[in-house]
Amino acid sequence: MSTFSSMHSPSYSHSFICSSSINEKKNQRFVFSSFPRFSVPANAKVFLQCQANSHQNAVLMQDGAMATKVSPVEKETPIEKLKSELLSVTSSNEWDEKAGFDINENESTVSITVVGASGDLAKKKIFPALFALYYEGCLPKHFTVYGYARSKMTDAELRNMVSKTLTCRIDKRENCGEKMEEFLKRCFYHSGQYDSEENFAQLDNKLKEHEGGKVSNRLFYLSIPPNIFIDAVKCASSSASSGNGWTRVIVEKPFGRDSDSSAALTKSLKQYLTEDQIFRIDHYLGKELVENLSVLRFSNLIFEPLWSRQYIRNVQLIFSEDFGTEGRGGYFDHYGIIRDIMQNHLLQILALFAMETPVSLDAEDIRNEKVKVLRSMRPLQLEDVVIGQYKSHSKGGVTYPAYTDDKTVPKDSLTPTFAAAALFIDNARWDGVPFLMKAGKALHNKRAEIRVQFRHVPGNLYNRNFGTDLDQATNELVIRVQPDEAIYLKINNKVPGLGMRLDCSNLNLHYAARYSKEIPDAYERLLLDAIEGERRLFIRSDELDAAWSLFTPVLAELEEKKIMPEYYPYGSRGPVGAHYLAARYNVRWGDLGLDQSA
Ligand SMILES: NC(=O)C1=CN([C@@H]2O[C@H](COP(=O)(O)OP(=O)(O)OC[C@H]3O[C@@H](n4cnc5c(N)ncnc54)[C@H](OP(=O)(O)O)[C@@H]3O)[C@@H](O)[C@H]2O)C=CC1
Ligand SMILES: O=C1O[C@H](COP(=O)(O)O)[C@@H](O)[C@H](O)[C@H]1O
Repeated sequence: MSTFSSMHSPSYSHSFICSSSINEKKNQRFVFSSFPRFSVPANAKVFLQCQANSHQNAVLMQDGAMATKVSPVEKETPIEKLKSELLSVTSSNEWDEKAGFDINENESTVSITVVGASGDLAKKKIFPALFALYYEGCLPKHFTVYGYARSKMTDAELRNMVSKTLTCRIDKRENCGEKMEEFLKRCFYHSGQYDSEENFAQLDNKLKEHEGGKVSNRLFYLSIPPNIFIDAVKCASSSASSGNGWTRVIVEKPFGRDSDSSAALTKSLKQYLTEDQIFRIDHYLGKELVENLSVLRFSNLIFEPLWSRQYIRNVQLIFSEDFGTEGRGGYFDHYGIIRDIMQNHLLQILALFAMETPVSLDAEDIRNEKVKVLRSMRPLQLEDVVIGQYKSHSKGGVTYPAYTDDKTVPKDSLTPTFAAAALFIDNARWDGVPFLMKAGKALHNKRAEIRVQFRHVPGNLYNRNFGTDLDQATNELVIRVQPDEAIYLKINNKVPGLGMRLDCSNLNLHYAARYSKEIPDAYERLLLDAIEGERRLFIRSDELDAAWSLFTPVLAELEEKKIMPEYYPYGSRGPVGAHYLAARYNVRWGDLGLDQSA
């Protein structure tokens, strides 16, 4: 696959080859940072050659990004024609919100306001991700970061707080200290209430000072509890929206507790924002291996033909954490593991895994396919769910707390900290294939993975070499999202030697061994996408509705019937009921530690 690269040709002052993959956008940015889009001489020609059919119409945009929704561009398009082409597209609103359409980077600014800047997520993820983007040269030339929260803090105190939370992947890199100093100079703080238009208007004045009359693009990241989302959106949109550029809002989950509350949240958000301005974040979509899922499926001939009920016996989506809800018990008790992990992170992965081939890599095309597959799914049934809650456990002289030992959790709470579920997609491709999900807190390890178990080989000549356990010989594809990212395929092979003994081995793409480059944090990718107006990895409202309608009935039933969770010891593998559920569908969980990489 080619990447964007620049070449010099005798007839054109600059010419370009564009990539068939939008995924390489970040590389493109680097390649092109020295070639601002319209800084080439007016009579220069731009040579656009796109190798993938889907991008025949692509044109090179600022920073090397691509726009695909423009009419065909001739191979040798004079720069002036290209320019007017782009202008006509943006002015007709065909291409949303002038995304990435800063004619001259010197004339525009981006202000990123972290609302809830004093909080856990801001410190743990958002500021480190912004710094990593700055370090990598990915933020626009003119940017300002504002922290906004009720806590009283000076700019210096915010900077001090941010510098202490530098736990990102950059912290041991060359010149990190220097870059950090530069970054901190661009960070400011404004203390205000979330429901005060006056306080947001003060923020607006401060932002204007930094923007210095340039086109102002503004991104608000709502890193606050959900009960104050709407107040903050209302005030930000009425008093601190950009007057001449774009305004976008990243909304953190939870997006409601069920179909009704989610619809109400969407309705309220849409009183103040258009759908195009709302970026609902699911940070699992920003994880490297989740992004790679489509590449694996759609760019390898060997997988797509097998990707159906004909060859796949079951699919498992597994999430486990080796710590409890300590410190977040208050939030968690209101939601539980099904809402916290399954309805969003695991379901999003499932949708990407199971969707049909999208028309293109365009955000709307991908999200259309995700909605279709979600709408083909059967709502989850109570008999297809097992719930659990962790209890205290002592090991090696250490006593680990029970979920209900948290002071913010009611002693008689039935909230599940573990759940296993069997879901089904009633379409031609997946009819009858169980999609098993398992998610839990305070388990024996921290892991997120997708396991695809293929069917047994019919009439296998080597059956007797496997003994009675045919499952051992089943091909399995494992996509380990974290930690230690890997994609491996379990195959059967002969043990070398004169005899005929069979073994099961892994064809292993182990990222750390294959690539020396660090994997960016999910929040880096998603923040950058939001700045660039790229919606592919954000959740559209109809996707959200479809996701909630799968889980809402069972969540209501669990609560109404006060279903007791099965208790499991902190640090264990979770309730045994999960195994019975899988066995009902002839499935054995793949994470039992039998394979070499488990
Ligand atoms: N933390 C995490 O790992 C994750 C969090 N999320 C979501 O991100 C958002 C932020 O999470 P997190 O940082 O943990 O949240 P916090 O509880 O840390 O809250 C963030 C900030 O909001 C303000 N705040 C807290 N409670 C209230 C309240 N009742 N009324 C008004 N203001 C309040 C506080 O700032 P101040 O008092 O200074 O105004 C606080 O620092 C939430 O929606 C959460 O669900 C999503 C995924 C993971
Ligand atoms: O959204 C959430 O995700 C985290 C897990 O995220 P990860 O990137 O560390 O795997 C989870 O701990 C939290 O409960 C949930 O709200």
